[in-house]
Amino acid sequence: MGEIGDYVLLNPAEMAEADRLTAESGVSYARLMENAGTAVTEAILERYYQMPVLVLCGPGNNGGDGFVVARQLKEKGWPVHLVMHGDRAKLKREAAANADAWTGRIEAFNPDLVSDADMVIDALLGAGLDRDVDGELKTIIEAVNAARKTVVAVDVPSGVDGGTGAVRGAAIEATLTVTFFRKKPGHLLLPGREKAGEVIVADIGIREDVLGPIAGTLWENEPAHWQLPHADPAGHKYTRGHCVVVSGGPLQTGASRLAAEAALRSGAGLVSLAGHRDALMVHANHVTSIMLKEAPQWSALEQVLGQTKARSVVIGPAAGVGQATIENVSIIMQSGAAVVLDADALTSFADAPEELFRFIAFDPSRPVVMTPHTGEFARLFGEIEGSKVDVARIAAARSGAIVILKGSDTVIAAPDGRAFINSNAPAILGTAGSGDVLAGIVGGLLAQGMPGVQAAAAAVWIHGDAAQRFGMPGLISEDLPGILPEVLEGLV
Ligand SMILES: NC(=O)C1=CN([C@@H]2O[C@H](COP(=O)(O)OP(=O)(O)OC[C@H]3O[C@@H](n4cnc5c(N)ncnc54)[C@H](OP(=O)(O)O)[C@@H]3O)[C@@H](O)[C@H]2O)[C@@H](O)CC1
Ligand SMILES: Nc1ncnc2c1ncn2[C@@H]1O[C@H](COP(=O)(O)OP(=O)(O)O)[C@@H](O)[C@H]1O
Ligand SMILES: [K+]
Repeated sequence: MGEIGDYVLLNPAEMAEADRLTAESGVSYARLMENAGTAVTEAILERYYQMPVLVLCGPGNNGGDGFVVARQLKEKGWPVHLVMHGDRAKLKREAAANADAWTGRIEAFNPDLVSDADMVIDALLGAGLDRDVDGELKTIIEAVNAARKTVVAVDVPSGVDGGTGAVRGAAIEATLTVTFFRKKPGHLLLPGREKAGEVIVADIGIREDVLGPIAGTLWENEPAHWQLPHADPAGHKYTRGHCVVVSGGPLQTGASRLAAEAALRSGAGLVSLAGHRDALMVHANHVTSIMLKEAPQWSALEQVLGQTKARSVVIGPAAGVGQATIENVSIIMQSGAAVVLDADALTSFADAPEELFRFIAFDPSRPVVMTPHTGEFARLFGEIEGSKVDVARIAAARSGAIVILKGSDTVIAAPDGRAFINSNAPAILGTAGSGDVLAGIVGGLLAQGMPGVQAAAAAVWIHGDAAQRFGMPGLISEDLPGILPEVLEGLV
């Protein structure tokens, strides 16, 4: 397990600052560029035998890195063709110096050069991308993608915005991307993640201590960020905490049961399902260690929360959209328990999101975690401009809740601006009820007193790891709770 700083994600402005601070400390840009090119060359030599290669260089420092790679591969005896997009005479400083050091020809683009190569090095655009690609550049990118060669991208696949993961007009589809110092958000956010292929982070001599002044607040979600609660030998089920999950009606019990099972497997000392008697009769046919508490309406739920001393409550999975859920949420929010708001608990406030945000603000000392998928998110927050990270951060600040914005690139954002991008979830998680399991894991961790942001980030990672451990098609949500012990065992 690495240090937290290992997983910070730097946007282009922060990366430029890292370069600048390193240069101030005496490491020249020329040295950084040489190291960057060398890192790409080494990654290629470690993975591939010699083959005909086409290096595509752009008009900036990304192109400069490309000239370094071309020179080094040629020195190793590789057959290298090099195309430059842009005006050679306009190259600046280190990029110009490396173009001067290139002893081969600089050729004009022609699709045959792509067909004749077995590998393409994409050094067209990196952190300097500031507009959509079009014209000849777009033609080159499309020709490379159509040819389906091995493609090694320098820093980011050209056309992918390193800060947001957006594709600006067109983007290279890489087999391997070698980036420098730290990953960028665009390597993890869709669609950038899909374009990048395997991502390697290379040390190019940028000083670790630059991270202090940069003070990044976005990380890849990794176990280094959180500490799971451990079972205290002197503790008992009550000290481990009680999680109450609100049930749906008799024909909608499955979702809350999945959440309850996941909460118990995540280490909550006790878990209760609360709801109408009819619904509890259905649950009774399925559950054993999970308790059943009658709570036909908000006043009974209030009593259940008091009697159980609930430390966390999960509401939303198939809870029903409407007034009854709004009233239940209102009572839960006043109980002092940590809260997970999922699915119907979010949709119930589609017409009055400010009312929900007022409930959240009622007691800022207890964590509230929201787990919307993109549809639920839009119902509550409308259309927000920006990357998935921007959008989740804005929603967290607006609502006062920790927001888990789900998807294969789930973002966890806190009201204070801290955010994490999760990268371990396999596509098989897209199965009915898997979000209910996630909500239950968050509830189970909160019941044990884990701080809200940590519980949210940990739950998302644990959920992804459980699916990875299942590791084959055919995963159904019922499988997930049973895999949690193995996941948790791997984390202690
Ligand atoms: N800094 C360092 O110390 C180190 C940096 N390193 C490397 O430098 C890279 C960043 O270099 P960079 O800043 O020169 O930007 P880069 O991505 O090459 O773009 C160049 C120019 O392209 C243009 N342009 C933009 N968008 C466009 C579009 N859509 N279509 C067409 N043109 C477009 C725009 O110029 P314009 O046309 O606006 O004049 C822009 O300025 C970084 O990714 C890493 O690989 C490493 O060597 C390690 C040390
Ligand atoms: N393609 C995917 N790759 C990885 N994770 C996914 C993918 N699709 C969905 N998921 C995850 O599966 C869960 C689905 O949750 P949700 O949409 O609420 O489903 P449900 O309501 O059926 O429980 C979320 O945690 C989401 O991040
Ligand atoms: K590139």
